[in-house]
Amino acid sequence: MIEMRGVTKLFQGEKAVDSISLTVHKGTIYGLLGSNGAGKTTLLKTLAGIYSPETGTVKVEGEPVFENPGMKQRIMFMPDSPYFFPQSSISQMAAFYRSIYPQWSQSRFKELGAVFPLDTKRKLSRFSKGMQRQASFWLALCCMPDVLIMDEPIDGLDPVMRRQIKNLLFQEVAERQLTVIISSHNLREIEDLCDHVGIMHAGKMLIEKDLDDLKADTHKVQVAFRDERHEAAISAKLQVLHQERRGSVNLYIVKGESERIAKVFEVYEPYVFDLLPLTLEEIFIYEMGDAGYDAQPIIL
Ligand SMILES: Nc1ncnc2c1ncn2[C@@H]1O[C@H](COP(=O)(O)OP(=O)(O)OP(=O)(O)O)[C@@H](O)[C@H]1O
Repeated sequence: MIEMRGVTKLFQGEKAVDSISLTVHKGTIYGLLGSNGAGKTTLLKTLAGIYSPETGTVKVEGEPVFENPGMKQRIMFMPDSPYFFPQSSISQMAAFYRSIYPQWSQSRFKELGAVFPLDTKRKLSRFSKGMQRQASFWLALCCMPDVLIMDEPIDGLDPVMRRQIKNLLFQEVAERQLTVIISSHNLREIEDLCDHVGIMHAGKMLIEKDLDDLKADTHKVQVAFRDERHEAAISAKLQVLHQERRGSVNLYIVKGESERIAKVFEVYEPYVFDLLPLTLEEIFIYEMGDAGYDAQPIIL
């Protein structure tokens, strides 16, 4: 289990991460979402023990991660741009990781050679961006970490390789209880992959929830009232994240349980009433809007 408690990380006096607490259970996949500059990379680097926070603690299975070499050997951090030694090949990087990570598996390295069609002797600097990304997954998985922290890892991978990597991650989680923390702007990927999600904005965690609960907690309602005066009454009774009118139909994005929402609307006997689930992308956009970060209707 990973436990972050009250973590604040400053850069030149500015809070990149502001009083964040989170828990990631062993053998689960946690998705970290957020606006640009929200603090996701800073949070991940603090979780990985690369940064020391100004306040708060980060512990994995009860042990601190910062300046703890024994714990670092069980954690793998994949940065948003893969890093390899200059002039090195996959074989050379594998030899390096083998010397650092005691759990390195040579048999896994051979097996995964069938998944990643990459020349292990060729210089990594000559690989394409997607091929470099594949190489870093290959190396990371062979280190057999207990915790895998990945900063926007899906970028640059083709759809077949994305599927392949998702399957490998699911397998590692199911078979050896790997714990994964992944940040991404690709909400479709997060929706497929994660058990739990956190949404960050301006250094704060806006929401942190089980993905199924999050989806069960926010709904889209399309409604047409017999009397337009009923529109205003809804906002007073429910937590409305967004409202817009499309002809005679009103669209509401509402937080709360579906049964409670339905009851509030039913009182007004609307002649159109549809209650629909939201995609993660819709939840993200409306939550961000609620936090004051909307897309502006500007056409230049
Ligand atoms: N090394 C650093 N020195 C100074 N400021 C930094 C440093 N790293 C990050 N910051 C600042 O901290 C804030 C959070 O940055 P961070 O990279 O964690 O955001 P992010 O959520 O990963 O963003 P993105 O989605 O754009 O990659 C930003 O304001 C950024 O300018």
